[in-house]
Amino acid sequence: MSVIEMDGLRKEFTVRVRAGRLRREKRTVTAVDGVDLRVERGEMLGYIGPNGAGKSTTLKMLTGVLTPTAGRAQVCGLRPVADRTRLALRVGVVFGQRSQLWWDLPLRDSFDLLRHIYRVPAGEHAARLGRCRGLLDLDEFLDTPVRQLSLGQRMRGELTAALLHGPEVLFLDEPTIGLDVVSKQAVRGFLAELGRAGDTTLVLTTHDLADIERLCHRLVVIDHGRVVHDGSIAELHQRYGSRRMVVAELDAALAEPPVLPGAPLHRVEADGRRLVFALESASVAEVVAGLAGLATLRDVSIVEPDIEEVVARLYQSERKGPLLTPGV
Ligand SMILES: Nc1ncnc2c1ncn2[C@@H]1O[C@H](COP(=O)(O)OP(=O)(O)OP(=O)(O)O)[C@@H](O)[C@H]1O
Repeated sequence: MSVIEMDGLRKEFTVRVRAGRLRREKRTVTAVDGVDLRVERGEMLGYIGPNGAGKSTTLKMLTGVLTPTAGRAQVCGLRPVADRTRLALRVGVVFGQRSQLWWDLPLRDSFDLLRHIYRVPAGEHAARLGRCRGLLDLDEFLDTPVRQLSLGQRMRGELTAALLHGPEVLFLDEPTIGLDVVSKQAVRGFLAELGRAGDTTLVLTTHDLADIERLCHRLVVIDHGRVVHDGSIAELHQRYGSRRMVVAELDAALAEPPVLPGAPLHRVEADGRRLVFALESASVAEVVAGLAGLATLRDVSIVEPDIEEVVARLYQSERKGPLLTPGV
């Protein structure tokens, strides 16, 4: 049994839209359109898609907040809506836009209340809180009321709150939204550490693809409520023909653009003194050897394919017409 199972999961909303000056009519919005997925214990899954793709709706169905219109969801062997109370003891949830902390209480007291709500033995609570305090640098603001915390401090508090009962699955909806670079790094570092420990399954939605690159081995992309990619980031690059680039800095520009087998010239910059080659079948060593015979090389660097670019291409191609990954 997988930790998370979704079979034909579907959610429709009925909305009223204006149809003339006074008239309103009902319309059905399909937010999630038949998602089939399995997530295994300890996996770190990035669940991404453009605005309105259905990410939050999926997470809400998995946490029992929304009832599916059709299909089946199972988390830790439980039905999210029917077994919601039991499920709450087994999963943690961080929704970047919403808080599970008590606004007027110091963070420390919120944690204590959660300990009682989840009936966590004092020793376990102290151990988990101690770990979060160390990894997330909480001590400076543990006694500050939540309403006085900065967004980054509150988010570190939210993460701790979601983990104090030792959940098997952690759902994170935009956990780094609005955070400065230092707080983002703190949150990512913490989640990476959690992932390394291997006993918590992580499902993360984000628009910040650096989160995905840093944390997730598996990437599921949805659009219009349907899965359009399920695989590793490397597979995504492969599918979209992303290539590594070799950037060569030359002493002086060449009279003719160089032709290197297996590495087409992609761009010429700095008045011809910087050449960017796309690596196709050639190796870096072959490109360097080929160039060394033609020019004096000052420097060579390798640029990895950009995930932002490849995901933008994927979203664009979906807008032009769904393109499903074979086997998805
Ligand atoms: N309560 C609701 N009532 C009506 N429509 C809804 C409701 N919640 C979501 N939707 C619609 O369902 C679709 C999917 O929304 P959802 O919030 O799941 O997208 P998302 O992928 O999380 O988007 P974003 O990246 O913008 O947060 C959208 O068209 C949205 O307008």
